[in-house]
Amino acid sequence: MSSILVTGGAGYIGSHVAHELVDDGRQVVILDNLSTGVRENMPDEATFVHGDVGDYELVVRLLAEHDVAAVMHFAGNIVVPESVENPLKYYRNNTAATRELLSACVATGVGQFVFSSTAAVYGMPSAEELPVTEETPTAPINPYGASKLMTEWMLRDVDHAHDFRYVALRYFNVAGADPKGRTGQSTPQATHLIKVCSQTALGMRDELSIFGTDYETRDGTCIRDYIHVTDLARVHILALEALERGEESRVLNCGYGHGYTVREVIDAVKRVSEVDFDVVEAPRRAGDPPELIADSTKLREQFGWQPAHDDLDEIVRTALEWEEQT
Ligand SMILES: NC(=O)c1ccc[n+]([C@@H]2O[C@H](COP(=O)([O-])OP(=O)(O)OC[C@H]3O[C@@H](n4cnc5c(N)ncnc54)[C@H](O)[C@@H]3O)[C@@H](O)[C@H]2O)c1
Ligand SMILES: O=c1ccn([C@@H]2O[C@H](COP(=O)(O)OP(=O)(O)O[C@H]3O[C@H](CO)[C@@H](O)[C@H](O)[C@H]3O)[C@@H](O)[C@H]2O)c(=O)[nH]1
Repeated sequence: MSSILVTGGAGYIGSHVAHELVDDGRQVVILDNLSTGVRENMPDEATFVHGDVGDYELVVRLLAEHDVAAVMHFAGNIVVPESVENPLKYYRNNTAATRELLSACVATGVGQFVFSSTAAVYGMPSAEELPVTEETPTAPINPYGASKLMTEWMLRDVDHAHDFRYVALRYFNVAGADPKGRTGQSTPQATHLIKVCSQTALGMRDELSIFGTDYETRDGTCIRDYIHVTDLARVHILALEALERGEESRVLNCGYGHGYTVREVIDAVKRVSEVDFDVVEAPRRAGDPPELIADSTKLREQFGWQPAHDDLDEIVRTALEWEEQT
């Protein structure tokens, strides 16, 4: 039986997809350098290889030894402010390392690839551009977004030149945890709002800062399209199946198409946790667009995707449950 290579499978989203693939009866090989990933979050059934996606020789060997038919590429660095301070880390680990991985795929004839892209490729869309479609101009405003957009360009060009097809998934704000409690967001210094709120509700942080209360939104705070990680994991299975059917390459937004303000998220975490934690109003965080909402029509129409967890309280509940058990 051929296998699926999941890079970054010890990380937050990759581990959810790895569990989903195993549930689906797939043979899974995980390549992860454990820089932010957690060993325990991977499914026991997967083969784990401790290594780097930028290690061309290792990846070539791995693709051949495990008869890899498709790659799902999650590995990378994801902290936007860090990318501003240390851009070359992001161009190396996101862009250059992916170049090596793609090179290994071309050398071994692995022609199916699912890539974790991001809404950060859109930068600061104007109010008229919302919700953003895949045709909204890409204009990243930080090295993180640029490093991912450059990878999308590599994928496009490799598709043109070789027997290679891909699905690039532009995730919006991923949140929540596996409802079965097998994995969740484990990065200790995570900056994501729902993770930070959950930790504050559970007394692991003293207070929560709202970054900016003077945006032109319904309550002055930023609006984001939060997608439950389990719904996102399902998209990856659908993408893989499309590639297996021989369908063409594509880029797809992954979000629900509606959003919540920071204050609405805080209210949900207080409601679900029944803890009235301290909140302070802080200045705007550099580089935050006021509103980011996905137009996910293509995803729904092309893959028949139907979210099963489109509910803020459920997202928050699973995030809290994960935080409590770790
Ligand atoms: N979390 C989000 O909201 C979000 C939003 C948009 C896009 N994404 C993208 O999704 C992907 C996964 O993000 P995540 O939230 O699961 O992050 P994460 O940090 O939890 O997972 C990344 C994983 O990749 C591994 N890794 C990093 N560099 C590696 C390398 N060179 N070789 C091998 N392994 C390496 C890490 O150890 C970790 O296990 C990333 O590519 C990210 O850009 C995430
Ligand atoms: O302690 C906090 C943390 C966040 N926020 C705000 O909450 C919103 C969401 O922030 P965050 O959870 O950090 O997500 P984003 O900055 O929107 O970025 C996420 O979503 C992007 C896609 O939209 C991904 O590319 C990034 O990797 C991922 O971090 C923003 O308005 C933040 O200013 C706060 O007010 N206080």
